[in-house]
Amino acid sequence: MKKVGLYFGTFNPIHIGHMIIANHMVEFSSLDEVWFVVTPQSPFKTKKTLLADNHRYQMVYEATKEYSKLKPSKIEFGLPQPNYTVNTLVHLREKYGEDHDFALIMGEDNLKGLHKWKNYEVILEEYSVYVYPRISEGEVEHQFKGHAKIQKVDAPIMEISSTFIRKNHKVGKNIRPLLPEAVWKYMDEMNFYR
Ligand SMILES: Nc1ncnc2c1ncn2[C@@H]1O[C@H](COP(=O)(O)OP(=O)(O)OP(=O)(O)O)[C@@H](O)[C@H]1O
Ligand SMILES: O=C(O)c1ccc[n+]([C@@H]2O[C@H](COP(=O)([O-])O)[C@@H](O)[C@H]2O)c1
Repeated sequence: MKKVGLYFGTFNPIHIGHMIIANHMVEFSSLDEVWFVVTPQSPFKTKKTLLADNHRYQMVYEATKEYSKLKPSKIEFGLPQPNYTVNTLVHLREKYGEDHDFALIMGEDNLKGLHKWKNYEVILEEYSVYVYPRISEGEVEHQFKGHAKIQKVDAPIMEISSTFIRKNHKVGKNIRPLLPEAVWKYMDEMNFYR
């Protein structure tokens, strides 16, 4: 049975913060692989500056192609939008359930909003959640503190966001070190976020 951590995100674009977290999870937890699940439409995000699904997927592919334990996934392409994680998990289990044991990876910021997710109780009944630290406002709800299915992982804190990258690239700042080199090249060639 392969243990796979699912790292859901819009990845608009994927950056070294995502890479460092995913690599840390795969090297320092019981996970065998991490899949970056590229979400077409996150339930709580507006579509304003969102690049086409395939371009965001291509950047995740570029970032992970030399990492054997990190994989891009387009499983949510073609599923109804907005993309509710609980629905995707059902789909993944139908497709790979025989030989894959899935878990979720999320930042502490997402854990603080987990009680607003569709059927979050169902998710927690059936899946382990690996949480890494991230500086953010608000509190983790009491019901999630010490929860048997929620495991904290001491990954490094990375204060980088896709929003910061898009915004500063647009005004001509050099954000190249914040992206995997292949992602930078693709983004530059394609003139994204100009
Ligand atoms: N620097 C970071 N450190 C830890 N977690 C991060 C970091 N950046 C993003 N994440 C987490 O990665 C997942 C996917 O991230 P997402 O694609 O939404 O990136 P983002 O950088 O937060 O994007 P945006 O700035 O566009 O909102 C989310 O769970 C988010 O909390
Ligand atoms: O299922 C839900 O209700 C739900 C609500 C908010 C977010 N999510 C998932 O969490 C991922 C990260 O969310 P975001 O908005 O921080 O990019 C996103 O890609 C979604 O798949 C899922």
